[in-house]
Amino acid sequence: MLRLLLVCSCKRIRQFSYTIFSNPKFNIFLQALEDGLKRADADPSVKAVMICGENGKFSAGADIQGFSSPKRQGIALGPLVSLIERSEKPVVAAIEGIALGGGLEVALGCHFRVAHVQARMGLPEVTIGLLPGAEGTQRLPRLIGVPAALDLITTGRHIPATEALKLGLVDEVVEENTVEAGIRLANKLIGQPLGPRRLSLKPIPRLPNMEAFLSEALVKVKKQARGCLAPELCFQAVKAATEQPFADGVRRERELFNILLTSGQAQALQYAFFAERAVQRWTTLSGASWKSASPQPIRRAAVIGLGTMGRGIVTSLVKANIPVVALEQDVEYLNTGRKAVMLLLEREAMKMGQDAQSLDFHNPARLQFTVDFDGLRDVDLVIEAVFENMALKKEIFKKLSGICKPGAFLCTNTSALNIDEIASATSHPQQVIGTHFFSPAHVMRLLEIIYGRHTSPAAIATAMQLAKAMKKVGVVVGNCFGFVGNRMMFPYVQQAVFLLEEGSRPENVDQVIEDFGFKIGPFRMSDLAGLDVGWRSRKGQGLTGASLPPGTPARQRHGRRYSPLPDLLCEQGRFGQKTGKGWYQYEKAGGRTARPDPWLHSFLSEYRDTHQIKTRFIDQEEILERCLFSLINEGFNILAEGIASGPEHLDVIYINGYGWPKHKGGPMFHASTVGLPRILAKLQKYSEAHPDVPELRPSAFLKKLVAAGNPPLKEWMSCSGSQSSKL
Ligand SMILES: CC(C)(COP(=O)(O)OP(=O)(O)OC[C@H]1O[C@@H](n2cnc3c(N)ncnc32)[C@H](O)[C@@H]1OP(=O)(O)O)[C@@H](O)C(=O)NCCC(=O)NCCSC(=O)C[C@@H](O)CCCCCCCCCCCCC(=O)O
Repeated sequence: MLRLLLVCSCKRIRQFSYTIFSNPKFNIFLQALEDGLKRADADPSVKAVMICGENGKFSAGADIQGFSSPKRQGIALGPLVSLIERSEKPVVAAIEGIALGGGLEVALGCHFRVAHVQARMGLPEVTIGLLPGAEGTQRLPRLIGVPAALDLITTGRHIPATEALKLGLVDEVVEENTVEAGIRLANKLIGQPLGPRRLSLKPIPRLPNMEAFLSEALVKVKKQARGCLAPELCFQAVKAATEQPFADGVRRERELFNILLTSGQAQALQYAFFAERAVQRWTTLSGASWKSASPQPIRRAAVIGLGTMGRGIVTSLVKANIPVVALEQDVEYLNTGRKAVMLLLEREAMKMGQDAQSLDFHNPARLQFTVDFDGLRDVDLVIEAVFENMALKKEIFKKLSGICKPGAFLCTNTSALNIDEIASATSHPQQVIGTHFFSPAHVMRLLEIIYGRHTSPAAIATAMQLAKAMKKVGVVVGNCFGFVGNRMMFPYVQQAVFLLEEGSRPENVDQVIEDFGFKIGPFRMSDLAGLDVGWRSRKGQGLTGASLPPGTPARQRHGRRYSPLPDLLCEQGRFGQKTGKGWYQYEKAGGRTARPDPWLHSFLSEYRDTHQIKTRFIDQEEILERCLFSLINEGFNILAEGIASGPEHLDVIYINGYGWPKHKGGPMFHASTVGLPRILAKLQKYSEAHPDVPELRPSAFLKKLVAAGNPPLKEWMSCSGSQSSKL
């Protein structure tokens, strides 16, 4: 909520409170602000005006919900910002907490800006598919120059007050009461000329090589955007500021804003914004929920296993200021792990600059390494991150059960294994919970939190709290093989491999998926992760290797289609990047640049000849639909079984853990935009063509939704009715 303070000559303050962005819905009551400004102008006893927030917050900008409302109206914030700027009396913005989006644009209309040292500012519109639409793209470059303005507007990043001061975005940063500091400043300014403080009148600070700078910046923006429209249109709006007078630039800003507003991408990104917040309000099938469960404090945590995942998890905990005990099975592994963790933390400290002191990771009270399970006696939470092997995990949990205090939470970092079976090895299964981190664990935002049959609500609430402390997004899901993320990934990867059998090449499939907006296609991903990981798992499941019964048909398992292609590559020692060869070839073992491999092309031809598969041309539409619709289909099964409590959960998981393009809102949101009847019809078609692939058979829940008239996504779960749970 913004307030207007009118500062009088006698230095007494008459205070009027006008709401322009009301909490909690951020509706804009522009009229009140306009009236207040006019009143201030007309009243000779008012010498200056100050705009500030309430409850320690300046403003989070316009109501995002309003942009997708059917009753959406043009929000006349820009003209109001101009009105502020034209005021004959000095207007000061006193910024506490946050000044984001339209909130910062209001501050840019003011003649002076004072900010509290802990305040954060930014123009995050790009992250919700828009651009700053209240003249911010025209004022900001005039104030802080084109390079800094482009950076803030095209990335949407929030900056601290100290950085804002360096950039010249604010005039003063204070540690004491910001409103009082603002009033002091306003009093000093009374009578001073305001012309130089009106940003719309200022010329754009010139660069010696503006044209070259802009072309390079555009290339960078496009590369990072990967198909998302908003960053490029933000760029175009700032470019207009460098080429046109202020009023024309504002017209261009409005045109571009409208293109974005109606682009579909803005709706997807705004959906993703609210979905991320919706998943914080978790529920379970048995009725436990965030409302009644209390998280327990984690004063000290332990991590077992310092492989790739364990190292990243330790780093995340240290960064979250949680003291950690890191445990390995022997001194040799411990020393290797310690070195790797220290390297990661040094790198993180470099990135953090001055704030790095708070990590204090050389202090044994903050980070301790041990091979002795006794060191885990007093920890509040343990995260086991050993090899993906049920017997080993159960052995560790049995040990933990005897050593840790009864209230300690026991988390397992598994990507697929049964949480209940792991919990059965302990005497307090209510404390056991799955925490599925994504690699690299100190970078990836997703934490899939899996509750088992006995997991207590307090354990779920604590894991969610831990995710927040580690600046991750926690998503609570039920227990099934692969949970949500990997379970949906399986049919997608399976289709990708079947497409190779039928005539595609890895680079064709990857290109289609990457053009859709994924960071990386399934084959490049598989080479990066290592083909041996899946091979080991398939051998464990008896799908390949020595335990396969003699006489098993090469391309069939349990009556379903199976492709031995990935197994055959592994048998040739082609494990992906680590061996320099996989679905692609690399410059060397450990190389990163994937090149199409003629060897693989002939290998695929020979394979098709051996199995009498007629090579056919497969178009982009079929590649995309078979990969994505099979993944989405599994999503509907997951929803029907109650493994996730809503489609938002699946979308948040896919955006934050699997590289799904955020501007396409996640797989289930995408399904809703494609239309469920179309998805159903396509699945039916592909399923008829491939009757031995159950993953292409349309989910009963998808059929039900289509029969119910293709309701909007937010109504899907009310149609799920009494679908039985497999939990
Ligand atoms: C603010 C935050 C940093 C706070 O983070 P924190 O972690 O503390 O809390 P939460 O994120 O959980 O948030 C709490 C709660 O609040 C909700 N919320 C927060 N911000 C908003 C918001 N801006 N709108 C709506 N709701 C908001 C959040 O959902 C939570 O709710 P819950 O129910 O879950 O508890 C963080 O929240 C944050 O980063 N917020 C977003 C900030 C942001 O993106 N701001 C920019 C908004 S867009 C904007 O300001 C646009 C401006 O440029 C003005 C544009 C003017 C347009 C004029 C154009 C003219 C042409 C129009 C033509 C129309 C034609 C037609 O009619 O069709």
